[in-house]
Amino acid sequence: MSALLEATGLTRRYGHVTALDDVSVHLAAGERVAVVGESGSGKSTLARLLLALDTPDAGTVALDGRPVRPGSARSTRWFRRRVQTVPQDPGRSFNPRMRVGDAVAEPLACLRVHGDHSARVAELLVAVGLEPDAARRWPHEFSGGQRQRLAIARALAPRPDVLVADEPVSALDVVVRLQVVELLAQLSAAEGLALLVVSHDLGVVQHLCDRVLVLDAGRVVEQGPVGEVFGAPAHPVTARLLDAVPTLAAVVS
Ligand SMILES: Nc1ncnc2c1ncn2[C@@H]1O[C@H](COP(=O)(O)OP(=O)(O)OP(=O)(O)O)[C@@H](O)[C@H]1O
Repeated sequence: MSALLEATGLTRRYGHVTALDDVSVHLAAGERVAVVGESGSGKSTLARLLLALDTPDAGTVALDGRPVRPGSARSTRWFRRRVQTVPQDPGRSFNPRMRVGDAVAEPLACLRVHGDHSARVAELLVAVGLEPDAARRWPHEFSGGQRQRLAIARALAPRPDVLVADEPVSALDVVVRLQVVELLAQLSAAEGLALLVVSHDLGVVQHLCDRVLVLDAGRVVEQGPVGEVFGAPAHPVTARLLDAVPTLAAVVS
């Protein structure tokens, strides 16, 4: 499969700490990849670099072979139209003084996407399981799970090819978490959207992703299809992560 989003040899240091050390990742159209690892292994650093929100000390991130560097809104517009993100905390990701419809339409205006923005917002609200008239309401009128649906609608507004999300469901309770994971899976399948998801919840990974990449101390120590890696972990870190989730079967069943 040819790569849509491809990172090659990413290294990121913070002072004497090497957060990421020569990491390469590729994501094909429609593919769903998880990044897992213990706390401090470099997952969020990798997500930020893949979103061109941070500059690597070495390595490149490219979309369809075109390299991207963090920079002005104008210089990265082409990239942001196609690579979007969903925030970790839906509670904080909306301006309380902006109606939901305007918030969902915000990327369309910022990224100068042409067309009828109100119609697109109504379509998106329905796609994420909300009523079209939600557009007139305020963020505080929605539950955490509904706000995460709104955040997904906002991310999908410019019709991206890739969603990179760092712990997109960790702020939600278990039942709502599974509903939002289901929504992401369904949208990814329907729109051919590629997903790269950082998650400490291996149940979420198993439910949502095709392939998993295990990070340890900034390096990829294991990767492969989720079933194979979780079924027969080859690296002690993977085994430790799995051991820490005794209720995995219960979470995903
Ligand atoms: N802005 C920063 N300044 C200094 N050190 C940082 C910074 N961001 C990350 N680090 C360090 O880089 C390493 C990787 O951090 P990162 O947040 O990517 O890990 P993570 O796997 O996402 O962790 P967690 O699961 O706890 O969120 C850690 O040692 C962290 O302390």
